Amino acid sequence: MSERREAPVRVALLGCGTVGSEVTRRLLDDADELAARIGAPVELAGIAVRRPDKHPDLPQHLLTADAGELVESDVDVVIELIGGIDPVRGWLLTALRKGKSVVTGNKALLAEHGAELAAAASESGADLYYEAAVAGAIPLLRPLRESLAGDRITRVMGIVNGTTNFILSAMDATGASYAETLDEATRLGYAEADPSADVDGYDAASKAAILASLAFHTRVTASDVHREGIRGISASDIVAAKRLNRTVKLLAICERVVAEDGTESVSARVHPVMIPRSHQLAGVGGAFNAVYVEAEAAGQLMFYGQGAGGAPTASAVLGDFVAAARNRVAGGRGPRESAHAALPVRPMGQTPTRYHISLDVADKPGVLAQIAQVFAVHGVSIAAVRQRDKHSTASLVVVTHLAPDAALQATVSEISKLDVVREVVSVMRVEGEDS
Ligand SMILES: NC(=O)c1ccc[n+]([C@@H]2O[C@H](COP(=O)([O-])OP(=O)(O)OC[C@H]3O[C@@H](n4cnc5c(N)ncnc54)[C@H](O)[C@@H]3O)[C@@H](O)[C@H]2O)c1
Ligand SMILES: N[C@@H](CCO)C(=O)O
Ligand code: NA
Repeated sequence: MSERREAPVRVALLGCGTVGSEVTRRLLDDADELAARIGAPVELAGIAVRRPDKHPDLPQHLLTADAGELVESDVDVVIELIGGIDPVRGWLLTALRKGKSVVTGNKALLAEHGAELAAAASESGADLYYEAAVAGAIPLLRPLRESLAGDRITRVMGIVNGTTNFILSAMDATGASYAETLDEATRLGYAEADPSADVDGYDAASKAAILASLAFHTRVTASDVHREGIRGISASDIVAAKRLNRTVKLLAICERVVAEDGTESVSARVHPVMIPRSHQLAGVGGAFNAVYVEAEAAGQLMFYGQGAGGAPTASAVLGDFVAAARNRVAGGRGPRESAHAALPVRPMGQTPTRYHISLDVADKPGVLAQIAQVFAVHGVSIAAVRQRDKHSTASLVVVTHLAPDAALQATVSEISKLDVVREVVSVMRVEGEDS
């Protein structure tokens, strides 16, 4: 009796940079082990690179400068590790429409065109997997899409950008300024020459859009996400946080918000936050990522690990590849994502937040009453006030209860114009209860 031989799963790789080169190495070196897990041989059919002559270390017969042609060739799975929206979007749509499964780490593309790509995958019966796009190696999207598919997720909150976490952790540890710390992060290779995607929060906002879409079964795009980066974080913000036994993190926060009349909406935002030093996310240092998920039945879950880097990110890509290849061998496709809830996205101004406000004020009678009056006028309830005397001024710290973000912004703006306020030292949103 002859042994049954499966047809090989043919894979095309687009891009061979930091992540792509690790994926190539694993596809070539671990082909037998991957084949055993998949149940069919794996054949790397081609690698699209910008300049084939710049890759003397790779098997030359596999290289091509024409990614479009490789996508159209006889392959089952396309792994895309080039990044950016165009021309990648067109190639991946072509692949999916022709029934080829796609594995990608491209958060920018998914956050803008996820719906279009998912629809193309659905129509042709192909898989679209992108575990590497959010929190690198950390298994997070598959748990949201599959393990928690029977639960109701209420909140996803986390550190999803390693570069900014490295900078904020270093500012907290050394007391140095943002500019000095960014220079150090660039010198050590953590921050890119143009750090905008990371420090201005674009990378985290794309990831927040992907997380909110999966968690709440609703299409959320990067432009729906309120975004503030870390350029404005000063050494005095860090000092103000330390005085409250807190630290500053750039968080992506995605919430299901239920209004008083029971209507539901989704809030997705990325901004710096003061969190208690006892919070699980406060202990996440350096370039690590961590995401905290709350679901009605499961309760609190925490996902932690390496959010970037060639080998860790390749782990997520290879995991997706094995899943897509197994589906090919079994003759089906994996679970698809759903956007059935179609919840509206709540504007930031209407999102309930809490603020920490640190002021230097004149030290004379009636000042506190004058400031408290501004909070009252805007319907913002104060949770705690702490005063410390300096020479002719007093340092005043106010922490609020939850209020619509727009009311808090208006309060801060009005307070900063009061004659008795000498300086607004630090204003930041807070999350988490003090223990
Ligand atoms: N590096 C990480 O840690 C990390 C983590 C998570 C996700 N990602 C995502 O993975 C993707 C790849 O990231 P990377 O860090 O490997 O980037 P990279 O810049 O190191 O590699 C991209 C490669 O694509 C090549 N390329 C550009 N245009 C091309 C074209 N037309 N045809 C063929 N090749 C082309 C570039 O020359 C480069 O070698 C991005 O979407 C990124 O957001 C990266
Ligand atoms: N620039 C990203 C890489 C991973 O997406 C970061 O700093 O986390
Ligand atoms: Na991941």
